[in-house]
Amino acid sequence: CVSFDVQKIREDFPILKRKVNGHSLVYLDNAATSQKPQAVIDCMVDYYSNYNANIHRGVHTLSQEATDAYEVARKKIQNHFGITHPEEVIFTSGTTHAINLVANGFSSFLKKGDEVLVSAMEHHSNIVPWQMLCERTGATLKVIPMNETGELVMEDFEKLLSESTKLVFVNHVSNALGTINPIEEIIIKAHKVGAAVLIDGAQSCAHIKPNLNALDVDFYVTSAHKMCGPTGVGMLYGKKEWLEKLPPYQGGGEMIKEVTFEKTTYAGLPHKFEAGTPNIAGGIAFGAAIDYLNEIGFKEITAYEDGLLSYATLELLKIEGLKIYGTSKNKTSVISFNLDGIHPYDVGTIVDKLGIAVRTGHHCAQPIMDYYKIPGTVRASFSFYNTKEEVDKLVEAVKRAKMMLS
Ligand SMILES: Cc1ncc(COP(=O)(O)O)c(CN[C@@H]2CONC2=O)c1O
Repeated sequence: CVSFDVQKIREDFPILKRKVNGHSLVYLDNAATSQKPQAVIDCMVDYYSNYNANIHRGVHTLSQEATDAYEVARKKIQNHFGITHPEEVIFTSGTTHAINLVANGFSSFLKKGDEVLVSAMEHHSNIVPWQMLCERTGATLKVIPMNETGELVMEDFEKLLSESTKLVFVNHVSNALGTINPIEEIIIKAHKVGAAVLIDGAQSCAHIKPNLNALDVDFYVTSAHKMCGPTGVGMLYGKKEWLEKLPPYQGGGEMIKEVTFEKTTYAGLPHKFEAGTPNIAGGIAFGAAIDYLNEIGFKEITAYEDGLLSYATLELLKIEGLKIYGTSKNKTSVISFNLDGIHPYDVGTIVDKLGIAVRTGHHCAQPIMDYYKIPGTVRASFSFYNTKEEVDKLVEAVKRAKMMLS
């Protein structure tokens, strides 16, 4: 896109000037965490330099300024995701925390005979908490299968749905394959049998701007660090009627109305789920990251990343013996691949010598690796600040790894 000047955008990311092993850094591990623009870094420095204070209960000026900034960030998150009420935005430490909060909350709702559906392509953070829930309640975990392309088998999803289905949880985008799942269809069909739906948006939110109200989803979770924000902060969106039903996840300060040794009453939303001193700087900087991405524009980001994905796919497939896992037409800029007969770890180690950062392994999605019967993959994940020249460097490095390791 003409309006998309990637060289100008790269100037916003100080880390991209780094050298690694004597080469310019080529950062292609964005699915693990994204890099941070100066505006986000400055936002955190500004907070700690000029108005650091604890929030919500202070009467002094600094505390008021910090509280206002934190609640402005909550409103930015609300507006960005098309959420109706600010109290439906719960600050968490990230996606994993958010999912555990909801899974814990359902402990009092599920019983033996109830069923929960998980997709075959989930991150461990969206599998293990639900297994723990089933162990606690006697509910049964069922798996929506995937196919060779790395897409969910929707016919099987429909067959798995029944009156016993109480919960469905699926990622919006697979962090290992890049597949964008048909969450609109999943939500509609799950609601038809009365099941609630949690969508794991950790991998999608850097590339897609979902409207959660329009989606009619019950819960949507994400982390700031994968969308140019800091680590240690994320969000749980929950429909108000659900959040009012769920019991608190952690007890402590902030989440109470009144404490006596006889009985404690809890605060209303969102504070019922926000016990203790939060990551104040991180929450404010999450808002700054949202501003930054919206200034560039998600249409521009998606179009540019789709271009990089197509180019990288084409160029990598020219390498004989290279197989890509996750070949859906509907995917974001993540490419998982292997070289025939070569362990992904060895490929990752060699390309790192050339300054190229990719992730190797199971990407916390071991069931996907089991499906393909592989130990793991090399995963290159692109962001809007990567370039075609960087793709070329990756391709050359993979060719060199193949030569050295074959
Ligand atoms: C789809 C998905 N769900 C949940 C998580 C967990 O998020 P937090 O770690 O922020 O709680 C991740 C993290 N993605 C991992 C992080 O490292 N590499 C990845 O692909 C993810 O990609």
